[in-house]
Amino acid sequence: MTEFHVSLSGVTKNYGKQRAVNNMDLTLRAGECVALAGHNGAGKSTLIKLILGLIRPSSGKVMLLGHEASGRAAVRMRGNIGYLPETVALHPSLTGAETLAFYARLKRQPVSANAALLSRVGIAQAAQRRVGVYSKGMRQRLALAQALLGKPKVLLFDEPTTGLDPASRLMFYEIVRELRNGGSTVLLSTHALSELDGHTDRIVVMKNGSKIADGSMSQLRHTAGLPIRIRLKLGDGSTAGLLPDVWQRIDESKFELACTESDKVDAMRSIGTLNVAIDDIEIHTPSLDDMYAHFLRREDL
Ligand SMILES: Nc1ncnc2c1ncn2[C@@H]1O[C@H](COP(=O)(O)OP(=O)(O)OP(=O)(O)O)[C@@H](O)[C@H]1O
Repeated sequence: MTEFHVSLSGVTKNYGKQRAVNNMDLTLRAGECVALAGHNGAGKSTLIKLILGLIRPSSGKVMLLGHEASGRAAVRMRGNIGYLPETVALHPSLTGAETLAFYARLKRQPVSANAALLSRVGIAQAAQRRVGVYSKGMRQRLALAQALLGKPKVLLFDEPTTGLDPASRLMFYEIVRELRNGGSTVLLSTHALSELDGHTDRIVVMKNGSKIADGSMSQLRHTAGLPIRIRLKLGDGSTAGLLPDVWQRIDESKFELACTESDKVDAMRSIGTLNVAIDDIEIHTPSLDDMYAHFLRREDL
């Protein structure tokens, strides 16, 4: 049986006349990492707050670990939830260690595990320094540590990599992989689509509160149907006249063939039969940003 840690059915959330989430269906399984993508104001943070039970849906149902998210029973589940908000307010006069101890007590977790957690997020050496002197990235790492307290089953990260340098982002996705392998569910909202590749199982794209795409990277690639472009650079002496018409000229020596994912292997094989000298071959597959732009454009139409 599939175990859903989170499920939303027909969920709508209105703030007065503003519809922030519109008739949303979504399920998140144990051990799954799902990215939530969308423009500013698409409804990502509202969706996360609905799952946390911080706000109630105007209609529809949000279930968290088997209980209605905004109901009384879910309150007892809170120890199983890790949340990293979009903006983190940490007290500047507390040290990193004191801050984490404060959150551990709030979450009724033993503080004995805190040193290992601070070291896991790479700020053990700064643990006795005041948070007021931390860099933005260090504060973000500390906030991540509080979200990881108590090995939560469900982790909700609102734009977790904002302010992190490339090495810190890698550390973050390494932690996400460990969490998934341990059976936790991770939902993370982001604008930085290009960094998601290979780190998430599914990507959900939101626009104006509605879900407009939901699938694995390869499913989205298939649905989007964006072409793969193969580029050849011909060697000296080879003339374009020897290339079939399907090859479009880019410049003097470069030519491009557009094909679908399923035609890719045949297209590559056909290159071996061409009667030209080839200096270089490049394959451009659509990036996540390309697909994201495609889904948003498609909705506009
Ligand atoms: N407390 C609130 N009261 C009124 N409107 C709100 C409230 N919170 C969010 N909204 C509105 O709901 C819509 C969705 O906002 P939300 O913060 O969920 O978007 P988001 O996708 O997280 O955006 P961003 O990427 O900028 O963080 C926006 O139009 C926003 O103005």
